[in-house]
Order: sequence, then C-alpha cells, then structure tokens
Amino acid sequence: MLAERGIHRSQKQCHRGQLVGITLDVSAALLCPVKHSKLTHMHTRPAVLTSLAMGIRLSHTYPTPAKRAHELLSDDTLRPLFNAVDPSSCLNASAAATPQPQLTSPSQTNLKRYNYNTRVTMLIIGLTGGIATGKSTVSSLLSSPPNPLPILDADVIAREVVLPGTPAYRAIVSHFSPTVPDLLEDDGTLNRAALGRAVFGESEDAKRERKVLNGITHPAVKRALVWGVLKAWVRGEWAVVLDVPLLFEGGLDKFCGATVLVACDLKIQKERLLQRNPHLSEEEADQRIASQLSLEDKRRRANIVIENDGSLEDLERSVRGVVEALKPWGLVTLMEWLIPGFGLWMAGKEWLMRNYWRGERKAKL
Ligand SMILES: CC(C)(COP(=O)(O)OP(=O)(O)OC[C@H]1O[C@@H](n2cnc3c(N)ncnc32)[C@H](O)[C@@H]1O)[C@@H](O)C(=O)NCCC(=O)NCCS
Ligand SMILES: Nc1ncnc2c1ncn2[C@@H]1O[C@H](COP(=O)(O)OP(=O)(O)OP(=O)(O)O)[C@@H](O)[C@H]1O
Repeated sequence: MLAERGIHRSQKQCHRGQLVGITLDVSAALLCPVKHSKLTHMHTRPAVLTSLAMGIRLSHTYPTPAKRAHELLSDDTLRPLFNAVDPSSCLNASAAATPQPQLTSPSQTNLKRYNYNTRVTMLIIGLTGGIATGKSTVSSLLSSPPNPLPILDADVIAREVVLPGTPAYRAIVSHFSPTVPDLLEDDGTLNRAALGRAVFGESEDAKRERKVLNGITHPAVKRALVWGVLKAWVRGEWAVVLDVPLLFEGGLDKFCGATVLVACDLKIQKERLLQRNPHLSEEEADQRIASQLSLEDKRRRANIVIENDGSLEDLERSVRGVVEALKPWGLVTLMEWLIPGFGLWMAGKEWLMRNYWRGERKAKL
C-alpha cells in the first residue's frame, strides 16, 4: 500500500542539513573508542579507523521508519496516516497524480518524507508549530514516561536570556524604552504584554521592531540551544527535542534530523490562544498568528505533521506513533559500525541525495 502511494520515493527528499550530525558522529568516533571496542575487535577497529581516516561519518540511514510503523501497526491503522500525505511531496509522478483520499479523522499524524536520518550519536528533532497549536502539550507528552526525551524549550530559554542584568535585557531596554513607556514592571523585569503589543502585527513598525527584538534575543537563544544539545549528547541520549516556535523562520531546521510540526485549524488555534491568554483581544490574537510563517508553509517544510484538531487523547496517540517511527533501528546501526564499506556507502549516498534534495527544495519554495 505504501509503495503504491509513492511513500518509498519521498525519502530522497529529506536528506537535509546535518552538519551537527556529521560533527557529532566524527567526534563520537574520535572520542568514544571505548564504546566501539565493546563490539568485536576485529570488525570495529577497521570501522573506526576508516571513519577517522576518511573524515566521513558513518551515517545512519533508516529508510524505513514507515516500514517499521507498518510492521507495528496494521494496514487499517496506518491508512489514515498515509492518506494525509501531500501528493506534491512525492517524487513519484504517478503516485502524485493519484487522487488522494480525504482525511478521515480530525486528529492524525501525517508521516511524510519520513527518512529522518537518525544517527549513531543522537537525533535532533525540531518541534515547531504556530502559536497555541499545541507544541508545549506535545513536548510534555514527549518528555513523559515510558520513553522520556529531553526537551529544549526556546520559549523558556527566551525568557531566561532577557532576565534583568543580562546583555539582552540591557539591549531591549535601551532600544524599546523610548517608544514603549510601560516597558518595565515594578520589579524591573520586562513587561512582556507591552513588549508584545509593540512587536506583534503586520504593520511596518511592528515588523521592524520584531526584527530588532529577534536580533537581540535569537543569538542568545541559539547559543543556549547548542549548549543544551551538547549536554544531551554527552549524557548519551538517543534524541533531543528542540521545541522552537520559529524553527523554520530562524533556519534552525537545517540542524535537525527530523522536523515535527504541530498544526491545527486556524479557528481552533485562535480559540486556544484566547482561552490560554484571556488578556489578549481578538485583534491581538490575529496579530500574533500573523507574525509567524503560515501553517501552510510550515506544513510543506516539515517531515512530520501532527494535526492537533481533536482531543488530547487523539494527540497522545499521534505522539506515540511519531516516537515509534523515529526510534533508531538497532540492526542498521550495528551494520554500519561493523562493516565500514556499508557505512561509507551510506554516507556517500546520503551526501549525494542531500544535495539533490536541497536543490529540489529551493526550486519549490
Ligand atoms: C514578545 C514577547 C516579549 C511576548 O512575550 P509573551 O510572554 O506574551 O509570549 P511568549 O514569550 O510566551 O511567546 C508565546 C508565543 O508567541 C510566539 N512568538 C514569540 N516571539 C515571537 C516572535 N518574535 N515572532 C513570532 N512569534 C513569536 C511563539 O509562538 C511563542 O510560543 C516574547 O515573545 C519575546 O521576547 N519574543 C522574542 C523572542 C522569541 O522569538 N521567542 C520565541 C522563541 S525563539
Ligand atoms: N488536543 C487538544 N485539545 C484541547 N486543548 C488543547 C489540545 N492541544 C492543546 N490544547 C490547549 O491549547 C492551548 C495551547 O497549547 P500549547 O500551550 O501546548 O501550545 P503552544 O503551541 O506550545 O503555544 P505557544 O506557541 O504559545 O508556546 C493550551 O491551553 C493547551 O492545553
């Protein structure tokens, strides 16, 4: 069923910017000879030496999260998931031309371009979505047992880097205090509602001020994310989740092995936003939504789309499916470490495909 729908071809599209992965993998080979020597000496030594000498990572291409999901779930369970694949994302022209059945349930996981190259050391999962679509809810599910993943939440970090005394705080006060009179609370912290009113919206002024605020906060947020990723890698996590609302806008998706979008209908998004932030007027809610790349654009860019229009139970089910699909395959991992030629072949293939795919992407956007 999956092959008919061209799902198998779409893997060529998702070999994307993985400099972090490459660096981590080469570093792993350099730093972890002990770990590798736990495997058969005769085989692992040439594997490690080859990867070091060539300076090429032994990539982890898992062409088959979908196949894995297929094995775990029945065809009936999977059908609604794969029905949701955007035909334009398939390379297979005949599959793209096939009429696509409509979504059959309100909350589904859209697994597309599913070959999110997991790697020896750690998979970086970029979690994003529009404002109030449910990223934090998904994050908390991902960080819960039985398979808790470490989460780096950009919103939380963005709050920390603007605490009084930080360079970002000083820069914000210096730039915004002349135009935002109520910029500071009594205790000296930023009045976030007032700052929000100054930067959200589609007017030229708001756009300019948002650019300034992003220019101040984003470098600090990115630095904190890099540290967080390194710490997770040192701890030996198999994956780390970057919960970043502006993942695509800020170009951070280039460093992710997989990108997961939490999306929902615009009307539901606005309702959830107003319910969660009752101090916002309808107009302010619209302005916040309009300050981000549209969900349609994000849908086109993401590897996985979680449609969060249904209940929390639906969402929980979708998240479980995503984790299963992303989990590494032990056998391929072992093969790549044991057989250097196989690992190198995978790395070369990936390099070619990544470049090919990036060309495609530029042409499409
Ligand atoms: C403007 C600020 C003060 C408003 O604070 P407030 O407490 O009302 O909102 P909060 O920070 O909780 O953000 C809520 C949501 O708004 C959206 N959002 C926040 N900043 C931005 C932005 N610069 N552009 C577009 N959307 C944004 C995100 O979806 C975020 O999840 C604050 O959002 C901020 O400092 N933004 C700049 C830093 C940033 O870009 N943060 C996002 C993660 S990198
Ligand atoms: N499936 C769902 N059913 C009902 N309510 C939901 C569902 N998913 C999320 N919500 C609610 O919607 C609101 C927004 O969700 P959440 O805070 O997770 O969004 P977010 O994308 O992280 O928002 P932000 O971009 O502002 O950080 C919350 O009040 C949450 O409880």
